[in-house]
Amino acid sequence: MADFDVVVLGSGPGGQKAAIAAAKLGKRVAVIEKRNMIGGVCINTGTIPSKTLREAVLYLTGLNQRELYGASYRVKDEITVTDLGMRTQHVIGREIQVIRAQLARNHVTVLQGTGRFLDPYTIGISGEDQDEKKVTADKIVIATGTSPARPASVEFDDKTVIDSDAILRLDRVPETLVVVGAGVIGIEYASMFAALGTKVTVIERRERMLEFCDLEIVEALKYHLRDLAVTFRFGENVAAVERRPRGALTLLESGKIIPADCVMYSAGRQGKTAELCLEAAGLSADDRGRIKVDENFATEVPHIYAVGDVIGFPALAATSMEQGRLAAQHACGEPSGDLAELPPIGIYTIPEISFVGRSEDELTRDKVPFEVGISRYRELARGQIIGDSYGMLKLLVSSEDRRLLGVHVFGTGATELVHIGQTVMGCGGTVDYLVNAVFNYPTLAESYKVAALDAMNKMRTVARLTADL
Ligand SMILES: Cc1cc2nc3c(=O)[nH]c(=O)nc-3n(C[C@H](O)[C@H](O)[C@H](O)COP(=O)(O)OP(=O)(O)OC[C@H]3O[C@@H](n4cnc5c(N)ncnc54)[C@H](O)[C@@H]3O)c2cc1C
Ligand SMILES: NC(=O)c1ccc[n+]([C@@H]2O[C@H](COP(=O)([O-])OP(=O)(O)OC[C@H]3O[C@@H](n4cnc5c(N)ncnc54)[C@H](O)[C@@H]3O)[C@@H](O)[C@H]2O)c1
Repeated sequence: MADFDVVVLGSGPGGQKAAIAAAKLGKRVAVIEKRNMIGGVCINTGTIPSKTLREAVLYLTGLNQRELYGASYRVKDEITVTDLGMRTQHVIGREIQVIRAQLARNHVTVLQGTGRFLDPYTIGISGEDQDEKKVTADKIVIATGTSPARPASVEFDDKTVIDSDAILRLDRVPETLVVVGAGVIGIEYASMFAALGTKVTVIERRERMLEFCDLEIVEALKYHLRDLAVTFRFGENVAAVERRPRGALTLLESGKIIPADCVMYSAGRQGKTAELCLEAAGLSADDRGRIKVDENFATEVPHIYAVGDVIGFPALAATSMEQGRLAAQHACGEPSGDLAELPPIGIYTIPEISFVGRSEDELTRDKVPFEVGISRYRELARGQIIGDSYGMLKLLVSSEDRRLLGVHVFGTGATELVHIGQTVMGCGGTVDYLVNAVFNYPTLAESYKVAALDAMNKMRTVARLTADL
């Protein structure tokens, strides 16, 4: 008999939920995780520290209150990394306790160390001061995540030239910062440091950023970030980064030279598969370290599953958890269902962005007729109360059957608000539901009703003119 029914490699969101789902089905489960990494990238270096840092920045800078109390309003004048780090460390500590307690009460064994395949059913576990231990399992779930991709030509020193892990360990808030790569990580950190008063330059080789987002909303974000002194260099490639005693020079292929206290690379991530000895299990990874899976998250070796960032897109904590749960259900012979069709996207920039469903560009490309309904926070009583004059919610409504096709939100509470739209869409709801619903007043949720009325009025105008002879 194997030592465990299910062994999970990695304790990030994917691994945790896989382990707990299997334990709930009465299986003997173990999670293998490195020392000091319980909770994975999500808790230790990714989602949770960055989102907590964002809250600390918003609170200490008083940025969200300036509309009401004036441009000079601040909670603290000289914000230090200690001020920022305190909140982050507190939340990380608490979250780790929560995860440990959840695993313990579900009788999941945590094995400390780095795992690698010795054969398709055996994992070797080695730690800093221990000989390699062996455990066997009937089913194995790989949830080893990713780490920041570091171009070989760039010398990282974790102080002047850094990645998104090291940005959490800076010893001071830089006055100037170059961010290489305008993906979600790059733009989130760019907006946080800009809010702190750092002069940020973002370098992106594509012609635009966040291509999967609604263009109008990305334009609004860019406007806001420029207002916070962010400079964008689109269509530019980094040729070299040179470290100097008092900072770094970023040399672009176009010949520009950008001086800064610090350069942060956020130009993609690499699957953590190099140390797994996948070949011993009959598996392989692609050049970005990603493992191929089927619709049940099973790899080419049927008793081995892979979930989370290590399988690539969409590489979100939210989806990783769900993949973990579904993989474990399938591995344990329990009906597992499919991953939900309407995953939301939340981007925690300042201001934040969130959406569900399709964008105007996608609908136009696919020749799907739609009407747009918009609500602006400045016309909502709650918007005035909180001092958010720029926020907006946009509904995309099918002109044919009046169903919601997409919801795009920009501004305070966007990542929460989007779930109202997601629920209406998931239940096949039409704009009429929102037109007729009564919302609490004064709320930001009321923006759904205002936007729905706007879309309905526009559709009515089309209908009226169409009826005219
Ligand atoms: C800066 C940043 C911000 C982010 N913000 C968000 C956000 O706001 N919302 C969101 O949904 N997502 C966000 N993400 C993405 C999110 O963090 C990931 O999608 C999520 O953490 C992936 O979960 P995972 O289960 O794949 O594993 P990870 O969280 O990547 O954890 C994998 C774990 O496996 C362990 N491991 C690796 N190899 C081995 C081995 N050989 N043996 C044992 N253990 C091993 C690692 O130590 C690690 O702890 C962010 C990511 C970053 C970097
Ligand atoms: N709020 C969230 O949900 C959230 C937050 C952060 C991260 N994440 C996840 O983390 C993953 C990784 O994010 P990321 O931002 O590191 O990667 P990414 O791959 O999304 O973005 C990298 C960007 O860097 C650019 N780039 C690459 N090399 C470059 C170069 N040499 N010069 C200039 N630009 C260059 C690319 O064109 C791309 O736009 C994402 O897939 C995302 O899902 C999610």
